[in-house]
Amino acid sequence: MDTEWFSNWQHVFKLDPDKEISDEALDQLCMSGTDAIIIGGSSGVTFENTVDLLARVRRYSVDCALEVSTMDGAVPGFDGYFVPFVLNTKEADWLMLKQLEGLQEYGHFVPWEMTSASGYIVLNEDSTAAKVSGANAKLSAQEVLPYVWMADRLLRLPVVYIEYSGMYGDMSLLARVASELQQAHLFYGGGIDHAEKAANAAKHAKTVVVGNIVYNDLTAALATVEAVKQVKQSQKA
Ligand SMILES: CC(C)=CCC/C(C)=C/CC/C(C)=C/CC/C(C)=C/CC/C(C)=C/CC/C(C)=C/CC/C(C)=C/COP(=O)(O)OP(=O)(O)O
Ligand SMILES: O=P(O)(O)OC[C@@H](O)CO
Ligand SMILES: [Mg+2]
Repeated sequence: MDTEWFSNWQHVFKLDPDKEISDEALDQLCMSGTDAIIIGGSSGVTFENTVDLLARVRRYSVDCALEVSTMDGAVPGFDGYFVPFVLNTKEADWLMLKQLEGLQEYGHFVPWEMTSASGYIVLNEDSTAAKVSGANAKLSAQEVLPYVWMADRLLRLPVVYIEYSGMYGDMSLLARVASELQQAHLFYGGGIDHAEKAANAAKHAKTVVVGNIVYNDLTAALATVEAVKQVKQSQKA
């Protein structure tokens, strides 16, 4: 049963503290009807740029969560926290050790009831996330499934995140992953730069994450909100 603090999120914008965004653009994103803003990035994330972006998003009532990806970027005051675990890496650092170091430092301050592990399966080998974490992103659908079973059924992680950061993913693979999940909440992110791509991802993922397009084409980014909402509405009917 999916009853986590983020369970009803259908669409989110992911904003990178290392990238500039104007007040006008931020206003449109926060007022767009999206369910949440996730603040996160895989490089250049610091305490200062994270606090700064949080303070700006806090002018609005939209939920704001932090995806913790650096020790420096662990900032209090968010509505919730995601801690990523890269499942398809052989590097123990990104699988578990960085997170352990984080807990050694901040464990006593973590608001556990609104902090969740996300099991990342990184599938774009050219993405910063893949390079940083040494992910083995060249996986066929058949090769992805054991990671999904491990995350969902053995480890019972609350989130499985199919991550194609920077590239639109294989929707048939996403559909297969969705059909295999028994309890985890499925996030999809990567390469959504058009409403139609968002709608197709929303057919399978519980939550669709829209990232980089926010910085390149704000109008296209904003159009993804309604596209996702329409698919979710039609799935209810
Ligand atoms: C003090 C307080 C209240 C703390 C609460 C916060 C909290 C829960 C702290 C716990 C401590 C802790 C566990 C810290 C974790 C520290 C850590 C370093 C974890 C490792 C995370 C990880 C596996 C990172 C690898 C890269 C990755 C998967 C990042 C996820 C985000 C992502 C994919 C962003 C997209 O990247 P982007 O930069 O946009 O990429 P492009 O350039 O391609 O666009
Ligand atoms: O930036 P994009 O490609 O939209 O990806 C979104 C998100 O999944 C990144 O972690
Ligand atoms: Mg990005």
